[in-house]
Amino acid sequence: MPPNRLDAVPSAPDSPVALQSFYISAPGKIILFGEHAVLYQKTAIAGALDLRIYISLEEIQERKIYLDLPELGLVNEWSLKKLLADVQPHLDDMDAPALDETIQLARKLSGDDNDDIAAVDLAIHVLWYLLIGAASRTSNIPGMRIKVRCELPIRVGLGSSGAFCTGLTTAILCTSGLIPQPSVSVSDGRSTWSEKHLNIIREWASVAESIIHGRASGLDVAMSTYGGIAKYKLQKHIENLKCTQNLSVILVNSKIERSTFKMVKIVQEFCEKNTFAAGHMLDTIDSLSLEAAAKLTQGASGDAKSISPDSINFLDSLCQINDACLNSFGVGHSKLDAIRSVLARRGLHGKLTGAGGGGCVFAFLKPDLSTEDITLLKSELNAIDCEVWLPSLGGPGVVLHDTAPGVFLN
Ligand SMILES: Nc1ncnc2c1ncn2[C@@H]1O[C@H](COP(=O)(O)OP(=O)(O)OP(=O)(O)O)[C@@H](O)[C@H]1O
Ligand SMILES: C[C@@](O)(CCO)CC(=O)[O-]
Repeated sequence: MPPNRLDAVPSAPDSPVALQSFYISAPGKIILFGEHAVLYQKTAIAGALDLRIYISLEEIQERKIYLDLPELGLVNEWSLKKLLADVQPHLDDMDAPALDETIQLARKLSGDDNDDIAAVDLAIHVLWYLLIGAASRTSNIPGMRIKVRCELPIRVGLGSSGAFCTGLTTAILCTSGLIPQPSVSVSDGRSTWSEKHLNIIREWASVAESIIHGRASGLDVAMSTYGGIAKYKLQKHIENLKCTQNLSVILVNSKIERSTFKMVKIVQEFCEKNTFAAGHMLDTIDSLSLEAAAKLTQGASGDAKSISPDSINFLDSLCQINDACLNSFGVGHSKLDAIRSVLARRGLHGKLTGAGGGGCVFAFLKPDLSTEDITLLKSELNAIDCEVWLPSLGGPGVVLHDTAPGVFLN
């Protein structure tokens, strides 16, 4: 056993090493301001969601890797010998493995040489990218059975790919002993890692996520790793915002699925065709994010206070401007327009969140809305076939659970 392995669970009496099982989860996110613009060096503001992806990893005696992704309808297995024969430990740093060098081998070893890459293949490539990265640093890769469960809807802008990559990266780094036991207690029998190890998780998971997105800003993975509500800019360290105001949002899923990869291309084409106007729009979005961050953190620190009607009106108008820019980029959808109309009848400005083209809309809830108003609003949105949440924002990032989370119990 290498140093730093997680607490082992008792193994079979004749087993040569103690095998461990563990559960990891990572949150999805809502981007409040700055999606797409963040890929062009502009500021974004996002919050971790209380909807998470859960990974169960059980080490096994058999020299095999089993992967069960029920949400994608995949059950698959590979021989571990194949990995260990092709990849020997030769690196002693913890830099994220370079994608160009790893991805071809990941496709070969996972048995997927097909040019037509489906969602499920991308998830498998992520696993193999991580396995090759770990095997390049240690031969201590056990046989394992991995199962992923998801509270987050997939492909609707809530960061399922970021949470998947963050959770899986953490599980593979833990099982190969490349990161130690988490040392920071969170709450409810959960713990997380020191900043040094979270930074390693984030770097590996960000590269892994670009396998899915093509080009990823790393925002989703940063939220899944560190949690909280944060201000983010490419190539700058993520800044956790100490919010002085309690934020309540309504989150509406149009149930129109789309690929972030395609939406990023649409915006890129818009920016290439309309260089001058796009430049100003991106700068505008940057200012909106900075103004929102200033509003969220203004005033005395301490326990967050109920947000004032003036602050909510201000954030609401920032949402309206950001949403108009996103629609001009070409990532709107008629179902999102229908959601906005329902929200507008209660005086709320809905803004799409995530890559757009479908997916989710959110709005800041005004303090004067009664419980009855919110119930009515929910039923009007349900009537146009939408899912509605009143999520809590800013919870923990990636954590280890000390007991099996509920999603694995049924
Ligand atoms: N539960 C899961 N099991 C396996 N793979 C998953 C799971 N959730 C997400 N993924 C991977 O992430 C991909 C979805 O990524 P995509 O970026 O299109 O959507 P999203 O992350 O939900 O939205 P956004 O990036 O806009 O927030 C899936 O195709 C799959 O490869
Ligand atoms: C559209 C985008 O800005 C957000 C996707 O959740 C892409 C990215 O940041 O990688």
